[in-house]
Amino acid sequence: MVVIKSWERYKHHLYNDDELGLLLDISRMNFSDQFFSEMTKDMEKVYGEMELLEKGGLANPDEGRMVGHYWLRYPDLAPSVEISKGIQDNIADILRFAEQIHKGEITGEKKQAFRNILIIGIGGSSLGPRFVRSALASPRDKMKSFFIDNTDPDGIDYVLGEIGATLDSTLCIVISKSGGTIEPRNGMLEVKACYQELGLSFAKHAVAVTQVGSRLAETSHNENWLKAFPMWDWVGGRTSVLSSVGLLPLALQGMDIINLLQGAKDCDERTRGTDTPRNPGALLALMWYYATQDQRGKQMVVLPYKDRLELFAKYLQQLIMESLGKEKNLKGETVHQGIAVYGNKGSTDQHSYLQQLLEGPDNFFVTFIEVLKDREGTSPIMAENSTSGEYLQAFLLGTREALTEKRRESITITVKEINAYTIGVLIALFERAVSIYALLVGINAYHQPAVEMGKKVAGDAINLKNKILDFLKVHPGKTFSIPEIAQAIQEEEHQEMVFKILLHLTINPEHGVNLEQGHPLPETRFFVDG
Ligand SMILES: O=P(O)(O)OC[C@H]1O[C@H](O)[C@H](O)[C@@H](O)[C@@H]1O
Repeated sequence: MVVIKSWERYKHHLYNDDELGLLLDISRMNFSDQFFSEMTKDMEKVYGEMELLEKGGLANPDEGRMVGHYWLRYPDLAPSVEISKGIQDNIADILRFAEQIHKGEITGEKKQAFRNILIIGIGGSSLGPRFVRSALASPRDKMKSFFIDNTDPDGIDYVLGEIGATLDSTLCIVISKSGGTIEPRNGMLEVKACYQELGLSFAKHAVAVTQVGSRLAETSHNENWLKAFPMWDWVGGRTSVLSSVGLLPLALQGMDIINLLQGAKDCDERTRGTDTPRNPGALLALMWYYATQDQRGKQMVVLPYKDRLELFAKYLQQLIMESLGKEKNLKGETVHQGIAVYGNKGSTDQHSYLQQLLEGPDNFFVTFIEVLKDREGTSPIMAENSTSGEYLQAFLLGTREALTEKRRESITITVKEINAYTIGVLIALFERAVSIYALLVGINAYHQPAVEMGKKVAGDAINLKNKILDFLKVHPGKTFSIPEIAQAIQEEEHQEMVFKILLHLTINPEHGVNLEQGHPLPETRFFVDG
């Protein structure tokens, strides 16, 4: 297959919007001249369905929920006055709270001003604020931000070590839509213990972002935390960055959340349009559809040539893979849909996996993200009459050409510069593409039924570990093999899991489990100290 590349094709298909500061070039995707006309009927249907979704239809039927992230930046669009007022009040509340924190009107227990924020959350309750923070951070930020997004003890220690003695001037934001996710619950309890060790009240340094009525809401209320900000059931975790989840930490860091929202709102306005060549969200979704139709299984490699956008690939990975990776379509048929997303940043990637992209299997399409403005101010000339930024662009252009030469397809998104507005545009652009693509392939993009499976097995493993401990503790000092333990606790079918749990228990000191090393290793015998 030859990738068609020509100046005429480029001009013909280029989407350009000065106000959004956005260009979208799809000309290096190999779709045929008839592709858009062939898709007209499908797209008409999609536009109708998107209208219903935005009006508050139950677009997430399995969970019986509306899909309202588009209202977050355009509250008047919401289906009820109550919802639109709730969104507006929340933004005002966030701005007021941030101002009070910045002015030192709300302080920690020792009356010192808050200097840091520690965000405790996972998945959609972490990736959005982390991505936007890294895109917009500057030395002028009003607060320094830290993130705990796992239940890894060493990871938690590392972050707490970085915060060090400034824990007393650290505001903890515990974010969990459901309010019951294990990882942030553990992060919160670990951090709480640290405050207690310093003789400080965690509650006087904590705010919650969660749904009304959740376990976290209850805890924050019962313990009298500084404040709780709402999450709504009509906003999914992976599309929550423009709700309290992202807006609160970003406002506290002093970022321009109003322009972030404005960028998303303006992008939504364009991507709501039904004239496909003038709708960048539709163009993007159609390219994904073209690349993956007939289950061609193409992966999306996201290559932003900008350090500040390095986390964008990770952010998009959740947005796209959790939304589109589905076993069943809306009719209940087995379809195994999904687009695998990975990426890092250019030109770094040129020195790692580009080799495979050029010569390995042709099972992907690249999405380049180009930023025209290099930096604030003027750049020095480095070599060959060129600045570092000119080299960065040269690497992007070179890689793009090389891919085309090797008949590998690519999309190029260009933004004029990185600021709150363009980040809002990019977020909204991909959210819309996800919604449209999901409608094209007939799946529910707003639920994640399979994620629950891993959580259930994790719960089973904790129960199994406690059964093992209970058994060993009844026989202190006595050694047991894996089959003996498994049989005694009636878990014969889980011997491998019993073995793995015991290996972990012996390395860590908490439960006093020891071993007599066997050869080979699975013949090891285990005991608790007598
Ligand atoms: O915000 P939470 O309810 O704690 O959820 C955090 C994350 O965990 C879940 O497993 C979901 O798959 C994600 O979509 C979600 O963003």
